[in-house]
Amino acid sequence: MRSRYHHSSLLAAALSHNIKHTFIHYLCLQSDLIYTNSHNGEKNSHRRTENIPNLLIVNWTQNEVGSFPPGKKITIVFVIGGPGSGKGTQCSMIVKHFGFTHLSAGDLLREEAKSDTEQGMMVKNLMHEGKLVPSELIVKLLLKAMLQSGNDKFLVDGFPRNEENRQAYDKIIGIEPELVLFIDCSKEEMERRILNRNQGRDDDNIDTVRRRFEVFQESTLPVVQHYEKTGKLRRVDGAKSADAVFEDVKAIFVQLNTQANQVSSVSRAQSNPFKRFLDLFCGCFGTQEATN
Ligand SMILES: Nc1ncnc2c1ncn2[C@@H]1O[C@H](COP(=O)(O)OP(=O)(O)OP(=O)(O)O)[C@@H](O)[C@H]1O
Ligand SMILES: Nc1ccn([C@@H]2O[C@H](COP(=O)(O)O)[C@@H](O)[C@H]2O)c(=O)n1
Repeated sequence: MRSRYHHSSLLAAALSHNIKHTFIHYLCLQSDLIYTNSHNGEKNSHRRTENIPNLLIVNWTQNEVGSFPPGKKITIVFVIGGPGSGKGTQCSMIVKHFGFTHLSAGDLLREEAKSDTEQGMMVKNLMHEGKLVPSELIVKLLLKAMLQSGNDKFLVDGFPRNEENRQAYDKIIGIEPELVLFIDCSKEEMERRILNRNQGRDDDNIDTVRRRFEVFQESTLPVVQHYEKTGKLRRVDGAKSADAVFEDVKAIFVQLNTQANQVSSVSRAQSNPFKRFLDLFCGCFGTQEATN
């Protein structure tokens, strides 16, 4: 059993390491399992007791997961919505038409839950209870999957689920999403869909579904409001048929592609030295628009 002293010594060790490449996070625990993930890959976990504070230190080095090459343009779209709103269904359709890699936070965690480790067990228990898994773990799984895919366009399905997810993502990956697709659907319709899904998911039972709805209401809707304020949110009506929802989704992605093409043609033009010289030359004679 680790003590408070163990946590302080972990913190001290992390601080004496290269601070630039070390992430130290204090997380509120949502289960009674506490785990630490040390920079040398050692994983420890232990049950929470009165001796151990309600905090968790997760300590990773960037080397453990890797990072994107500097200057590489990465496109990220978050896809959020209540349980059963159709996120996975729409993501599969987006992938076929727009060449994104689909990363489902839930699927990555289901894989993690299969591993015969204490971390795997912790993830399995939290998912069974319909609770959220500590954010740093999910962000690390997402980053790993992104790097392994070799793609530069990602649909991140089921993320961010709460403010803590969002902040951990900002700290660790830090690439602003291009937009956030929100699939809006009534609770009654979502419940109907989940209970008819029949994919053998451990959390597709009425008790867990109710808990997942509560989490959505309490933790995910504030994230939706956040992105609404920043102008990134694109809301679609998820109650329609899957094909009809995709018509609305398609329009959003066509617009995203158009914007991306415009940006890349401007940056190509800006990196052309002859064009820059002409712009400067014309600018001197008050005909700045001449080369556009
Ligand atoms: N627009 C739709 N109309 C009717 N059924 C749908 C629609 N979209 C998805 N479904 C069905 O509803 C169920 C849930 O869909 P899906 O798995 O895509 O939801 P999700 O939002 O990814 O769920 P979760 O968050 O629980 O993983 C599936 O059985 C799917 O086939
Ligand atoms: N950001 C996330 C995403 C998911 N979870 C856990 O996984 C469960 C299933 O997620 P789906 O997206 O497949 O519905 C969810 O109920 C959570 O337990 C998470 O913790 N954080």
